[in-house]
Formats: sequence, structure tokens, C-alpha cells
Amino acid sequence: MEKQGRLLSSKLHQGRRQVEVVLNRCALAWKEIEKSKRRSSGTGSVSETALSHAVQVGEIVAVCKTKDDDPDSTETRRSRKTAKQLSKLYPHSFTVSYVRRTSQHQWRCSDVTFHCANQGLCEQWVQLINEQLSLLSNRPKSLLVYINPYGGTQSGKRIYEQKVAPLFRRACISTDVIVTERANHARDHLKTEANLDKYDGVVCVGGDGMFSEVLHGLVTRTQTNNGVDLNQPDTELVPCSLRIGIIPAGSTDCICFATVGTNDPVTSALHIIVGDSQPMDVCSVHHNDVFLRFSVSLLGYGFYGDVLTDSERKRWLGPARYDLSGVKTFLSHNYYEGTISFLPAENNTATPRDKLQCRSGCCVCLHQPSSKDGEQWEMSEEKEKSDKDGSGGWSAIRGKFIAINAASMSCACPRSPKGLSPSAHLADGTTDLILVRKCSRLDFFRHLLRHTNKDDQFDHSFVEVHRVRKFRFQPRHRELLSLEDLSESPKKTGFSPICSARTTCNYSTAHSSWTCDGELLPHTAIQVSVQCQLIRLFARGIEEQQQQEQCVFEDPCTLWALEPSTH
Ligand SMILES: Nc1ncnc2c1ncn2[C@@H]1O[C@H](COP(=O)(O)OP(=O)(O)OP(=O)(O)O)[C@@H](O)[C@H]1O
Repeated sequence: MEKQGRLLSSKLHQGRRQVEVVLNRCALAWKEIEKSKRRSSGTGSVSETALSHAVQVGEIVAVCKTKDDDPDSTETRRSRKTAKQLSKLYPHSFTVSYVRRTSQHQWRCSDVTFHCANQGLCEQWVQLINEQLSLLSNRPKSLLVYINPYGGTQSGKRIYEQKVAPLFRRACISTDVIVTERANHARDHLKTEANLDKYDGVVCVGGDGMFSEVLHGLVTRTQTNNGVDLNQPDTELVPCSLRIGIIPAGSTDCICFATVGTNDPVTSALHIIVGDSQPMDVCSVHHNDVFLRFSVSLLGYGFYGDVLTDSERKRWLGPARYDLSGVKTFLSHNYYEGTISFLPAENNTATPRDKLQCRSGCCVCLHQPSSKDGEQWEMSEEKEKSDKDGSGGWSAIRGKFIAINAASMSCACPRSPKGLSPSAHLADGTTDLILVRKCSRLDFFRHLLRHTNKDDQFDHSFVEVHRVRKFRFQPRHRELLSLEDLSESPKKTGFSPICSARTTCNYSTAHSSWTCDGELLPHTAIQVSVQCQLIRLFARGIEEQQQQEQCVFEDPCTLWALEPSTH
């Protein structure tokens, strides 16, 4: 911490210890003054070895003068006797609440209380820190919160009231809270009624379905306000100005996991408080020029569509229905015919197999134009135009597919830590189109297994992956066949066929359904367009280990190039 950048520096007390506390525009730091040196020199020089702490100003939650017998004060709780003695000697104190990183991307709110004898000095500290916090223009002051009381284990309301609301209060964030009364309540309210000018962000307490409601409400409202027709597949959508916060309280919470690295309500609340911002791509899905839905994670036809269709019939089973339907769909081993056309993201330097994971501050996403007037986008648009003339740009593949997946993010979750496309990016304006062609059960099993281990899941002859900006799918309408009903002889898999076309357990349709972020689409012929960085979340992406460490300690050596303190 350079001397000229120092806003205030004092010798204060933290419990029984005397500490040197320093504030500059970036960080608040404190360090114990070694007793022996303090006694001998009396100059205020500090020990080289003493423990130092540094907190970025951007990660301070709040600061306040501590009340004499504040029951919330950690130190008061720990030792009332010490606190009493201290309060006689140093009757004035202030508490700084800040973000502390724990394991596995989880954040906690910690408190540190500093005592001093001088009331004026105490007030000066509080005022200065508050002044620095008020300069952080990215922090929300007012939020609109929707709680789904029935998401996940039906604990959304309790999670919000017990874990999140107290933190928002401490950070002086005002909230309007709406507990939803029906499905699509949040979406409809955002679409028409909500006075969005009042807020700096919208928070959903629930799972991915609840997030999807808020996404649809907010994006639709933004387009309506700007006179944009959602039914035009090639229209450029207007990015939303309000950020979305997700307090995970659902069954899967994939979007939260992919953008924060953990499904923990306190961590999410702290990311909202510090005003983090994570841009995110949104796919718009159309059928014959009619808008269907938005997607931010997975659009899946074939295997995943069938799993969802089957699991919807088994809702009474709870989350276990996904496992059961997964096994059943796997054993059914259906394939579907159709044509998939796509516009590759040709100017993208990153590829789905480069093992470059999207992490906090991702350089691939950073270099994408957030609106479509960027050079890169124009080039793609040009290519598309030329394709319409029949001269290139788009590619088309006709075939038989067990699964067609478009992953706009890795789709990692605790069950599949790498996800469907480990190198997919949150905000690079592309989606990873994964085509799993007709293959044996055993081969498909091998492919699925790779979602859970370190092997490259695309390294199979029957799997291909393309990073694309747009795609279309047209099913070939004819009766569905199971693999065992092929005229060409099926490979020996080691599995005996569960059902075949000769048995009655067969299929009435020639097509599967699309799952769109966990919702079934009513049409199979779809057009998909990635809208680059259409929304922003109160998140910062998953931090690498070293990023986490850097955030805790800037550089203790420069922080402690201290001159004798002024107080
Ligand atoms: N008050 C309500 N009554 C009934 N349904 C609701 C209500 N509020 C929201 N919903 C709907 O409940 C569905 C599921 O909610 P949510 O996503 O919060 O939980 P989940 O399904 O358990 O979690 P996940 O989507 O992560 O698996 C959403 O699609 C949402 O539209």
C-alpha cells in the first residue's frame, strides 16, 4: 500500500492485540504490532513476521460503529470479559464486515472489530470507509426479489429470510419481496407490471425454472420497451440493463453453479452485495418465425429430450425421477433422423476441445463485442447473407442422431463436474453444438461415462462438436425406429435389446422433443440464434484457486511499507 495512496492509518486494538490499520482506495489492511518491538523501539515500526490481513474495499460488505453490547459482535460473544475490559480502556469501536473466502468457492461474511480510545478517530474511520464504499457505483441499492416457495425442498422463503435478508440489511440494500403464488407469476409481473426504474437488479430465489421465468420476463420487457419484435429470428435483441441475482433454492441450480462455482445462498447474496457482473449469452429459439423460448444452458434433442419427457410423467418421484428416466431412455436407445444446419463461429480462436475453461475474467468472453455492431459479428452476418445466396457460411449435416445438444455453458453441476461441454463459454456469443450419431449402446455408454471422468468426451468417431452462432434443425418425419430394428445389422453391445420394433413397446412418433433449459418445446423444427451477452448476472464466473488467493492478499509487502502512524 503506497504511502501517497494511504487515506488513513492508525494504531487500533483488535481484541487484546494492538494493530496497525491502513486504508487506501483499494484495500483495508491490518497487522499486529509485535509486542517486543513496540516496547523496545517505541517508534511504531512493525514486525516483518507479524500476521497481516488485507481486504479489498470492493469486498467490504459494510462498516458501522459498534454498539456497546452488540450481541452480533463476534468478539463480544467470544469473550464478554475481555470485551468489558477493552471497552473501559478503548470505549469506541467500529466493525467492518467483509467477504471471506472458504473452501470450494464459498464466501462468508466475516466481521472484524477495531477499538480505540478516541471517538473522533472511530467516527473518522467509519466515515472514510463508507465514503470509499459509496464510490463503488456497481453496487445495487434497491432490488426486486421473487421467491418461489415451492422450488426444490420448498425452503426458498426460509433461506431468504434467514440467510439472505440479514446480509442485504447489513449492506443497506432495500428490497421489495414478492412470494410467487403460481407458476409464471414472476415472469408475468416482470413483463408488464413491475416498475423497473426503481431497481438496480432482480433477484430470484429458487431453481433454474425460476431463473428462466425472470430471464423471460426481463428480456421480454426490455424488448417491448424498445419496440423490438421477438418473433423475428434475426432481430438483434436489446441487452437488459438490470442484472439478475440467483439465490439457489431449487433442485439442480445449474445456472448458479456455472456462474458462481457453488450452490450456496450466502455466497450468492455476497456476490449481489459487492455488485459483481457476469455477462451471459442467451439463445433465442424460434419455430417458423414464431418465438418459442430463451435458453442459457442446454438445448437437447434425442436423449436429453426423451429423459425430460419421461421424467415429466414421473414428477411424483421427486428428483429421483431423472435417474429412473435416464436409465429407461438409455436402454430404449432411440435415434432420430433429421438435418442440422449451423453457422460456425469461425472467427473464434477458442474451440470446444481446447480445454480452455471459462473462468472469472475469461479472456475469450472479454474479447467478444457485447452488442452486435462489433467487427466479428458483422463478419458472421456477412457470411450468413452469402449463405442465403447459396454460396457458403452455413454447414448442413443430415443423419441419424442419438442426441443433439447445444450447450451455451459447460452445464457443469455437482453430478457432472465437467459438464456436457467443458470448454463452453458463458459470454462469447456461441453455443457448442454436440452431435452424437447413431452408435451402439456400449459406445453411447462410453460417451456418457466421459461426462464424469477426465477423458475427452468428444474423442469418439460418432461424436462431433461445432462452436456455432446459429443453428436450425429439421426432423425427418417418419416412424421412429429403435436401433435393434435397423435393416443393417446392429453392433454387438453386450446388452440384450429391451424392446424392438417387433414388440409393442414401440414408438408412435418419428421425433423426439427438445428440452430447453429443462422445459419441453412444443416443436421439433427450430431455429436458434445466440444473442451475445444479452443479460448480466450478479456473479463473476468461477474463480481459479490463484485468483481466490490473490483476492485475499494483494501484496502484504507493499501494504506494509508503513511510515510511523499518525494516530
Ligand atoms: N408459487 C408457485 N407455485 C407453483 N409453481 C411455481 C410457483 N412459483 C414458481 N413456480 C414454478 O415452479 C417451477 C420450478 O421451480 P424452481 O425452478 O424454483 O425449482 P425446481 O424445479 O425445484 O429447481 P430446478 O429448476 O433447479 O430443478 C418453475 O418452473 C416455476 O415456474
